Amino acid sequence: MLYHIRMDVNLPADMDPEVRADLLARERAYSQKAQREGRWPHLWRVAGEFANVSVVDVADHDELHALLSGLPLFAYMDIEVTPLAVHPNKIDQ
Ligand SMILES: O=C(O)C[C@H]1C=CC(=O)O1
Repeated sequence: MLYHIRMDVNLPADMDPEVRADLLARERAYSQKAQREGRWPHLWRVAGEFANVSVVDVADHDELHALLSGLPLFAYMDIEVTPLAVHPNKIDQ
């Protein structure tokens, strides 16, 4: 099942730089593992923002919640989820 996700990252300006660097490194590793597993086929930076738009491919809502809530940056993100369905006019279905 496909979901469009928008993630807006809000890290505290006064966050310890070492804590920030560790968080970002763990986030990178976590999301790249999900990408390599085929569960995160699209990850795009929103130009000019500390935000991304993604498409994730998971079995159900529970797996989606597990994927998103497992993100090291989860506590510092506003996340908007939009479930996606097949469009009747899409070619090559
Ligand atoms: O930088 C971001 O957009 C936040 C986070 C979400 C996935 C990832 O690799 O980083």
